[in-house]
Amino acid sequence: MQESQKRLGNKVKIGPTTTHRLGLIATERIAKGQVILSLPCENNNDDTFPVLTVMTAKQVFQDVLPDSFDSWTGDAGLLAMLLLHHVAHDANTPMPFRTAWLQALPTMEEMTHHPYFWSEADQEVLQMSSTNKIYQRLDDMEEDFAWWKKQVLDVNRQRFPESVHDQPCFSWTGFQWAMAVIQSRSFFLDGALRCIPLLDMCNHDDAAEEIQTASAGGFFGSGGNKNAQLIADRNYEVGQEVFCSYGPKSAADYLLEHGFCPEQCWKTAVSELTFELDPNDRFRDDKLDILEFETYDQAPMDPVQTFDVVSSTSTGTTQTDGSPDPAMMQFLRLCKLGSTDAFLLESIFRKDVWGFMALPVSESNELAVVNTIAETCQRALDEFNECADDRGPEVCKKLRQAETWALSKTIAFVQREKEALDLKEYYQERRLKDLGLDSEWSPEDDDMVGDDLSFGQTRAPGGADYDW
Ligand SMILES: C[S@@+](CC[C@H](N)C(=O)[O-])C[C@H]1O[C@@H](n2cnc3c(N)ncnc32)[C@H](O)[C@@H]1O
Repeated sequence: MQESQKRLGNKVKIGPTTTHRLGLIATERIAKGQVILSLPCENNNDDTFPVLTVMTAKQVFQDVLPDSFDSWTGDAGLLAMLLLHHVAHDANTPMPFRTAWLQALPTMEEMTHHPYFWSEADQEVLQMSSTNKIYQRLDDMEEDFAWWKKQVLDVNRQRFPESVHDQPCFSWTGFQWAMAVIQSRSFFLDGALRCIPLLDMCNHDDAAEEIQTASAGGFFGSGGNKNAQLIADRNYEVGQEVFCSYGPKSAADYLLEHGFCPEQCWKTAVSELTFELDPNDRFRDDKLDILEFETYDQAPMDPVQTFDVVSSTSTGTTQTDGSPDPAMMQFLRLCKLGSTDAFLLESIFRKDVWGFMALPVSESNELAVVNTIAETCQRALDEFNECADDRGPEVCKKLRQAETWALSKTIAFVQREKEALDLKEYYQERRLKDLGLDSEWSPEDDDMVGDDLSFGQTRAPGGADYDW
């Protein structure tokens, strides 16, 4: 690893830290704003620098994955399988950098702080302490692994060994390890998840800079390629640990992905609400059609959607009101659209209906929306209350408290909204305004009797054949 490090620049080396296991240590004075590391986002051509990307994973597994391959664990699952491929085969390949990097990764025993390796009892407490569900993640992993096992791994155990040097590899435990490794040390860069050796050794500090992308230059530079860069957020002296920030994530995401929660993430309480388009909705097909094809430039939307509800925990800020995500309101207005508002699902509105949902549709629709939000928040709160305070790891209690805050603020917000529903402007009113028909009508209004009207005819409100 040392030789490769020299080529990559000498500002840092990998070394033991007091933060967590290994980290990056300054080997020279680094000034604030300087580029500490600049590494390729993709594999270089001679294949010595093993950046783990989805593209590489698809190449490595192209003979065993169908074109239609889709999975619950998504990009992280593919990178995990690619990591296991390196574990299984790179020991036999003379690529010292890869071997050294693989050897520097945490072993299963060093990952016991990660929730995937908690006891079942502690996992159960975590499940009850957050709306971001660990069981969902474990189920997704189990389902994907079952598919890989049956379709790919068991078919060729020579290529996909269950263990290597007595360490689990292409087995369920090996996959769990690889998922935890990938999720805890990959960055979403240039539109994709990437695990970049060396950069993946950088520990988190709230004050530090997030890893950024920049046009490639220097050692790996070539036309159009991107590099991942670590920029110094402060001056570093020789021997000091340098840091990056893993970015703004909820406490639950930090715990489930990185196995720890930095201080910063407690300053904003985040909880998740999941809603589903009612399977028995009589307008379900129309609504599915809108979600799939008519959400403008957004990707097709699933009938099940999860949204964050967010509230600052520090007093004196303006963000403490728990106001819901506009995208959540838009989705829910569509889900609840019915009775006298159902005309908006007519085909003539098909191109516009998603846009209409960005604003209140009718008082009854808005009431259904705020009631649904309040009920969903309350259900989550009831589940938290079932968990005794002294059960499980301390971080679970902190999670329950933070999410309770976010959910309670949201309930308070929608309660206020509910009391002011009659003050909102709804679709019909907006439409009348657009058409200039919102003023009081009186027969004396000269301009209501146009030249093209015959004697005794007027354009009374409601009498026109407008395209509603
Ligand atoms: C990208 S790796 C960093 C290298 C890691 N220290 C190692 O030895 O492999 C990320 C993992 O390091 C740990 N970590 C990073 N920053 C931390 C911090 N500020 N406090 C506690 N653990 C941290 C977490 O376990 C996290 O999942």
